[in-house]
Amino acid sequence: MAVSDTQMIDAWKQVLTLSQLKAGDIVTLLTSDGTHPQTLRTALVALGQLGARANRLELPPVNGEKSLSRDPLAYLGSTPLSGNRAAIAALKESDLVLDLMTLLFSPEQLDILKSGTRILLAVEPPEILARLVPTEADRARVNRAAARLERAREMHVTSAAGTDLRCPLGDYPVIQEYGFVDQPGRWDHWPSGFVVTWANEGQAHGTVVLDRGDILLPQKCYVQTPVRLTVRDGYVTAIEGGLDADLLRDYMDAFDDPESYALSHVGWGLQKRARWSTLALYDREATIGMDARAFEGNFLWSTGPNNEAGGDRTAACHIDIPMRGCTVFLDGEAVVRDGRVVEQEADA
Ligand SMILES: O=c1ccc(O)c[nH]1
Repeated sequence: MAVSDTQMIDAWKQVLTLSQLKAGDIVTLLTSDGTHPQTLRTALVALGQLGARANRLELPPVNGEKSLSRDPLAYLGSTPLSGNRAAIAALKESDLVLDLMTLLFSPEQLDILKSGTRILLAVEPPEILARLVPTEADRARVNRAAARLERAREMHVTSAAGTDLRCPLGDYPVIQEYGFVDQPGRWDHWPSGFVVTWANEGQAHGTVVLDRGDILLPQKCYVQTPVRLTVRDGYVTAIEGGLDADLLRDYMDAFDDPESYALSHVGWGLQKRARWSTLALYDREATIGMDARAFEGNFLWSTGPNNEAGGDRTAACHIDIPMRGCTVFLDGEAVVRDGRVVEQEADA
């Protein structure tokens, strides 16, 4: 059910305060056709009450005629900012950008962040935003996991269904997603609660077997029958199985881009308040599936772009694949065992 404007204004004030918003800060709200009116309306009230100076930049949607889905994460790389000097200048001059339309994985976003601007993505429906309002404890937990991942030189993932994937690490940074932007130049996504990094280019290898209940995004489906993906030299070279495999292959083949099959980010979920089962309760187009990406103990891996991590691959096709019941080893030490996070000392 819906949340009240009062609840959403309080949620925005918590996120903006955690994001170190100060009175007088210049904040630009990036909006487009898909922006949720209650999210926008309550953000403006919260910003006003916190003494910020709020601008609104409305941009037309793009890629609708190319994408096979209306999900804003289904077709990446080019955004309404591409080549839009005036819009980019406004965002670079802002202290904080509230992205209510989805810039994720866009080259322009990285350029804007380099100017010190903070960008917070928030496109889930208000009731999900309100349920998963970030906390300082979320940040601390993600931060501890990130420190562990930064030290790792290999991620090895296994599962009872047959997954056995090795990802040499170290060439790419670790990205922490805890739901607010408390540092200059930081991007984050509200809601979230997970860590990701990228395998060293061309080095990931092994097999991933999706089992019943594992999730495909943007398909927003729970896999019903096993899907076996072979990974060689950092690319998915085979997708075998039944109908789920055929549907995934058909979707990816439509982009006609070999870079679609590259491995993208790998990591795991840490958000106790996100649920694996939520996706079953939403219409496909009503959510982008952040509960699925963030639920505690998932192994979240993906295919396609690496420009978020400083790479030059802006593949339009991006598949996020949160899996249950995996064990994630970092240099031989389990950080997730059979789908449950191995508590680090301060997590208890
Ligand atoms: O927040 C996000 C959302 C999608 C994604 O692929 C990564 N992080």
